[in-house]
Amino acid sequence: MWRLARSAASNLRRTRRFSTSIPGPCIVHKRGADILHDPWFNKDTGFPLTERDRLGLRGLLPPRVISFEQQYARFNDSFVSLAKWRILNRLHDRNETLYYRVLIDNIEDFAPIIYTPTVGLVCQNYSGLFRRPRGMYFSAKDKGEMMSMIYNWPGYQVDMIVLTDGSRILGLGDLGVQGIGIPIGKLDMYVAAAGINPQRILPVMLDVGTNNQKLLEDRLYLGLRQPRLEGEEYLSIVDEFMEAIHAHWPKAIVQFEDFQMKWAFETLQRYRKRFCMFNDDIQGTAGVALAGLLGTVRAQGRPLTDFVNQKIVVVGAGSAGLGVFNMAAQVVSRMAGAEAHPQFFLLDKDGLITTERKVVDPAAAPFAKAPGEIEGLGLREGANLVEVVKKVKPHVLLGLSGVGGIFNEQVLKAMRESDSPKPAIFAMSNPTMNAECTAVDAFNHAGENIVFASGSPFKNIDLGNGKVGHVNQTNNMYLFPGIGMGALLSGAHLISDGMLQAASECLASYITEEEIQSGILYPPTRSIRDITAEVGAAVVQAAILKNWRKDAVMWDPESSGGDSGICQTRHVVSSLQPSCS
Ligand SMILES: NC(=O)c1ccc[n+]([C@@H]2O[C@H](COP(=O)([O-])OP(=O)(O)OC[C@H]3O[C@@H](n4cnc5c(N)ncnc54)[C@H](O)[C@@H]3O)[C@@H](O)[C@H]2O)c1
Ligand SMILES: O=C(O)C[C@H](O)C(=O)O
Ligand SMILES: [Mg+2]
Repeated sequence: MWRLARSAASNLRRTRRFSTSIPGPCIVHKRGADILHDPWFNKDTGFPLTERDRLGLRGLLPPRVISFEQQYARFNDSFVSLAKWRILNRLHDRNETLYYRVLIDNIEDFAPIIYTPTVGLVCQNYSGLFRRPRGMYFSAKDKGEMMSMIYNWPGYQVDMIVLTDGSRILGLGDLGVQGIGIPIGKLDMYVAAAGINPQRILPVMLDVGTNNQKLLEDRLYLGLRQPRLEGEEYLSIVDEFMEAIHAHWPKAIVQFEDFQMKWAFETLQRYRKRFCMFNDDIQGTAGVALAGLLGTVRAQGRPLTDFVNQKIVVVGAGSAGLGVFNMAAQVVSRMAGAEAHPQFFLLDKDGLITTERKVVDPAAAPFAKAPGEIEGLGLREGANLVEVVKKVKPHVLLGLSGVGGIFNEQVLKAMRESDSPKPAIFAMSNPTMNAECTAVDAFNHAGENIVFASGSPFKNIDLGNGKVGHVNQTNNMYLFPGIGMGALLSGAHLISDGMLQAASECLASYITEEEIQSGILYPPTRSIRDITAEVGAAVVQAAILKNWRKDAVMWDPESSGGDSGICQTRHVVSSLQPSCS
């Protein structure tokens, strides 16, 4: 007893020395490396630049200052979460029924383990963590063999496939074959959220090499040791895979996931009119973000039609950022006509994109600002983020850049001058370390009246006086399971814009007025089965109502038992989820 009390007192003393919020004299006689080696005083990368100068630490630490919250998140990610992932993965290997029961019952706690953010860490360490294979691997060396390889899969029927080539895994870059963790995590969400039969899912890795030099030199790396295939060579591999899969399982739905931008757009265009497929990073993300953007208009107490006047700055002109602007632009032109000029500002690594730029990606070109549109604001080609925020005073600042901390103190403070009384900050990049800002920083610097959403989960913030800064998770997990399930149940041959739009609108209207007023834009993760059933029903409805009459090719009445009507489709969706209620 006495020993316990003594150790508790010693811990308390340590915590006090560590905490900056407890007053009292604390004279540190040490300097430089001695401080870094002293756990009582060391703050690691958390030392601000002024303290680094004062304590002789300059040059002894990497240059970036990482906040205490970020250090905490990193510890959780790398140690606690990975240990939990190992335990869950062993259960998955041993007893799948128990695994999914545990996952469904604890989705709020376990989604961050099997999905973002921990899945990112798993992918980074995949070759070392590898024990048993899961899913299928098709490599550049398998050209000409894929049709026969499919017969090696033990499952009789496959409904849902998530496919990656590992070229842009979350915000972590090219992880080659190690990216297989993402299709596995996404399909776990299909089972948990949409009730898809786990024996009918197939995670797939298309290994066409990697341009990640570190992996190519890693003796444990399990993928092809060659640079990525490019051009026609690359496309011929994806073509062969898509044809083989659909020859064998014609009704399987393919979700493209975490492809680098050029191939994300190219493959979407190439296949969306031939196969029942979608790109989650372009289309799923766009729908989720749009739901949040519409929620923001409601949170500002304005009618939805005011969406056309929202000034939106998107940072990151990749597959996700462009997907968001494309879908948002469609909504603006539906509301205000094709002549409407959305007030959208797009930045990439070279700053504000304008028509003055020498090379603009064709997908970004429609959102490049003409000089006449920005001169009045005092902006020019390549203007940096702080300048843009200060001058535009946006209603919404949305990050899909993959760059952690890019919404720094200056940028967030500039959001205090937003033209909206309730500005929105969406830090959508994953995993946690790549989020454009933390929730704490957003509420601290941009003010308590913001609405905040992040791609990876953060905890709600205690603002004092009983007030809570609500943290939303804005992640495509709220849509892709419903899109896939709706496409599957409707028997649709293709996934149309109408179906995706219906999914997004369904998510937007799921949140009540009261919730919106307290800064809630998205449902909690624990409601994921309920929202997925709703989204699935909306997708089925759109597939039947919009495509059945307009385009007979889009709809196969035989596969779904005829024109059964909306009431029945809702029944079908809920009956697919026996343990939903
Ligand atoms: N929350 C979600 O549901 C969700 C969905 C999709 C993607 N994401 C995240 O979004 C991020 C980007 O994904 P993507 O597919 O668009 O990637 P991408 O590689 O296609 O695009 C990244 C874009 O960010 C830009 N960029 C890079 N550095 C920048 C900087 N310093 N300043 C401004 N822009 C910069 C690049 O120029 C590029 O336009 C990833 O971290 C991914 O995890 C989140
Ligand atoms: O995987 C996620 O958590 C969301 C998204 O698809 C991403 O690529 O970041
Ligand atoms: Mg993704």
